Amino acid sequence: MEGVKAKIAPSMLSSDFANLASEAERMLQFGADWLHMDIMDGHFVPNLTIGAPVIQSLRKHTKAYLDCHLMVTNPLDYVEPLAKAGASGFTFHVEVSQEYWQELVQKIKEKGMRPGVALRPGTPIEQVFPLVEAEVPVELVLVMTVEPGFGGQKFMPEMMDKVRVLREKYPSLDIEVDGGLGPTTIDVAASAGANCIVAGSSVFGAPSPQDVISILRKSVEGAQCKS
Ligand SMILES: O=C(CO)[C@H](O)[C@H](O)COP(=O)(O)O
Ligand SMILES: [Fe+2]
Repeated sequence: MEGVKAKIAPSMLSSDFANLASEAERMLQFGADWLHMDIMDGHFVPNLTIGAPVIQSLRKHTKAYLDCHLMVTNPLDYVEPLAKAGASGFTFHVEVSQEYWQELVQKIKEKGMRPGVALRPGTPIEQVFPLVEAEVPVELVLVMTVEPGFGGQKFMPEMMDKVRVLREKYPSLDIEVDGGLGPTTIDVAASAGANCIVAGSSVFGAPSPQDVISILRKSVEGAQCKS
């Protein structure tokens, strides 16, 4: 069965932030489909990274799809600034948006971005079903495979049950996995049904990042051929 297109998204959290534009260009040359941008507020997670001003600066240097992962307590406040900055995807966490996700998804779409929802390892998968089935739905579900906050952590294979459930229920949904993905962990994620693969330390830390990107893509495409 042909699945949804594989998208390999290097996490720029592992790049040299002082040379973000050239790091982004390097990843695109190496075959990246998306650039994954981790926005952390030091509150939802114990780390502080980048915000709209950095996305705006990077946008001046690239036309690439900027896949923004918002690890923030108040995602509504970020819609307008990120849209103006040139973000492409806007993925917020379900844990903070239970009361207002309909309004949030609507605003993200009105501003021309693609809405996605992410969940922490401890959050049950059932919590995202209403967002995928809504009249104005999210178009991507990001299954965290580490506790959000930092790159370079160990992949949690037990999260693959969530991916399997999602793929079974929603054959054409973009399902993204994030945290600890690389050549040694990709096969389990790909065969569970993930098609959007975020990888930070395994790509940036490799002697040949293009080989890692290619291994990730081949694994996703191979798993889709088998299913
Ligand atoms: O959202 C994230 C952390 O919260 C990052 O996207 C993720 O950790 C990627 O880094 P690595 O591939 O090194 O695990
Ligand atoms: Fe991320």
